[in-house]
Amino acid sequence: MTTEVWPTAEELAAVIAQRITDKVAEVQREGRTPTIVLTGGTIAIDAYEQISGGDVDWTDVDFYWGDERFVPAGDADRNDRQAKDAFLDRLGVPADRIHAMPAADGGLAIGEAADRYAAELPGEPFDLVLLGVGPDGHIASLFPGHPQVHETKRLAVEVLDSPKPPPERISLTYPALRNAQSVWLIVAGEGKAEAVARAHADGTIEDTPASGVQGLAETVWLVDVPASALIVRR
Ligand SMILES: O=C1O[C@H](COP(=O)(O)O)[C@@H](O)[C@H](O)[C@H]1O
Repeated sequence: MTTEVWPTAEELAAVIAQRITDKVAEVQREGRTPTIVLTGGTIAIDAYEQISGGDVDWTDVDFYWGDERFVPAGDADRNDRQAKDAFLDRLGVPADRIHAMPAADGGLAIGEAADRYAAELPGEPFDLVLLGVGPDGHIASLFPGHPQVHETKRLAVEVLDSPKPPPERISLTYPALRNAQSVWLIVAGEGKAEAVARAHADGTIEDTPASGVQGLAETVWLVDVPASALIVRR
C-alpha cells in the first residue's frame, strides 16, 4: 500500500484525472479494453470534471460502478448520472460501454437488481477500482457495522438501510472490489482524517470498511493534506 499526499483538493482532483487518463492509455497500449469501476463522491466528481481527453480512445473503455443509489434512472442522486454529467457524455463514451447498476424503476426488486449486476461483471480482474471514502470509513456502500462487509459469496448486494441517504443502494462486495489490478482510494477533506488514519493503522472492516480492500497489483491512497492529517500522529 502506498499513500500520496497532495496539498489541496483541487490539486488532488487534477492528479486523479490525469492518473485515470494515464491508466486508460497504459491498458490500451497493451491492446486491451480497460475496465474501470467508478465511485461516487465529491472528490471523484471533481476529478471526472477535469478529465480532458488525452491521447486515449474513450469509446473503448468499459465503465462499471462500485455502488449506486437505488432510485429511478436519471435521478440526480445516482452516481451514474453524476459521472455522465461530469465526463462520460462529454467524452462520447457509448451507452454500451456504460455498465450502470439497475435503477429502482427498472422493474426488478433490489435483491434481483444486485444479482443482475453481479452477472454483468467481467470474469477478468478490473484494471482499476476507484473508491471514495466516507467520514465513517465506508467505501462503495459497505458501511461500518453493516452485514454486507462480511459477504464472501455474492459480488453485488442490496443495502436497505444506508446511514447516508438514500437508504436503498446496491454495492459491490469485497470479493468484487478486490478483484482488481489497481485499487485507488481517493479522499479529500479534514472530515475524512479519522477514517483515513484508522485505515492506515488499526482499522477493521467492521469499524472502517476502507481498511479491507486491496488491489492485486497495487493499492494507492491519493489524499489531500487535511485528509492525511492524522495518519502519522496516531
Ligand atoms: O454515498 C456515497 O459516498 C461515498 C463518499 O462520498 P463523499 O461525498 O463523502 O466523498 C462515495 O464513495 C460512494 O460512492 C457514494 O455512493
